[in-house]
Amino acid sequence: MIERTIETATKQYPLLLGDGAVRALPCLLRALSCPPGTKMLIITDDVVAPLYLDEVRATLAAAGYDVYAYIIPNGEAAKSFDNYYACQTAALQCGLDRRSLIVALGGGVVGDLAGFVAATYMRGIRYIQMPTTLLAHDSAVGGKVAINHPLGKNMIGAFHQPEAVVYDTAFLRTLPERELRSGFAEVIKHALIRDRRFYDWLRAEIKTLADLQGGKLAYCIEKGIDIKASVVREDEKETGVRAHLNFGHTLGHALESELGYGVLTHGEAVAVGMLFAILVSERLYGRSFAEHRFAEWFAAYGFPVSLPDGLAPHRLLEKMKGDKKAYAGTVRMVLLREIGDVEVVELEDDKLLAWLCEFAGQGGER
Ligand SMILES: NC(=O)c1ccc[n+]([C@@H]2O[C@H](COP(=O)([O-])OP(=O)(O)OC[C@H]3O[C@@H](n4cnc5c(N)ncnc54)[C@H](O)[C@@H]3O)[C@@H](O)[C@H]2O)c1
Ligand SMILES: O=C(O)C(=O)C[C@@H](O)[C@H](O)[C@H](O)COP(=O)(O)O
Ligand SMILES: [Zn+2]
Repeated sequence: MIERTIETATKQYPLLLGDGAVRALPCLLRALSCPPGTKMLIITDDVVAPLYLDEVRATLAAAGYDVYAYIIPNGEAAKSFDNYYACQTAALQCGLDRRSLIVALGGGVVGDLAGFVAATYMRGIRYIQMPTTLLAHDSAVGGKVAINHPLGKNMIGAFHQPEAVVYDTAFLRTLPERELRSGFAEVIKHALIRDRRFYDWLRAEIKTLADLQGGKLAYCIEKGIDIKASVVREDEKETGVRAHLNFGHTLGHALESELGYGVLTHGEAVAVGMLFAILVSERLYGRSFAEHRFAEWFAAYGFPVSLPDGLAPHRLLEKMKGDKKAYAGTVRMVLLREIGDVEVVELEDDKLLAWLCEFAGQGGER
């Protein structure tokens, strides 16, 4: 079992990672001063529930906790106000009080939604992240919790750190290939923004998605978590370097909301967004990353490498102007100076529009 302490300005919490981590829950909860009888509401989705809810519920019940469950539909569209409200109703009906805990059992959708429920129920109660996707190596750490608005991704949310992250990697064995790919986009992101050696390792060792298993998968998760944790340690509430974790997300989030939540997975949208951010970096810095053949590399995993058909560049620009990093409607993107070195740059609308048109026209030549 791998153990980490996630440190932020407001909180420190343990992260347990490995096959069978769920079995450590009772011991961990006692260390967190949760006495038997504490009410726990597991929030999960309708794909994860039939696979893992019974095991988690039984583990908690055997340790003497008073366990309830609420199941949301799976998929990005479920990160909605309606489901947020339904979870709050469930918490009230189960009689959760300020000593109760919410357990987020699922991928980033469940983690973000359940975390936001916890952040706001009775003005904030404790919660635990139990990630079940590769992507959630990112979402379960760092305390960003949110729901989507039809006008923009993650627009309603909070910073609310969990009490613990319990990441049972045995749960990943049932993850569909598309979701493995989606999570791998955030692994690539972590390497590109902070770690040239890890990037070189990825290029050498993960040639296709089939390589993403066993020890190599475990290493990707561990490195991704360590990079994420180091950024969050420096800047919990995104007043500075935390924005680097948004590499690929300015266009990525615009694509997700413009296409309709769930059409692309989050990782697919971020992959396209990273390729666009690389194009902008090349144009702005007057340099080339051609030797890295990024589009070819991404395509080898099955990522989309160009804008989906039918999207108007000016509409994407409008969405990007509404991104949380933008100030007074000026787009701020995370750009790649070198592999492992990024910065946030303000960009003029007319240049961005021209680069979006160029990106739309080139159909994955990067
Ligand atoms: N808070 C953050 O810092 C942060 C970071 C990155 C991404 N996110 C958010 O995370 C979300 C994406 O998360 P995700 O990719 O995990 O999506 P997800 O939660 O929708 O899970 C993807 C799919 O896999 C299924 N699934 C989950 N675990 C499974 C398992 N073990 N076996 C089989 N199927 C399983 C789910 O039911 C779902 O259909 C997005 O909303 C994104 O904005 C948040
Ligand atoms: O933790 C962060 O900070 C990130 O930016 C991680 C991203 O991968 C994640 O998608 C996050 O939810 C984006 O945050 P947002 O503030 O741009 O909505
Ligand atoms: Zn992301």
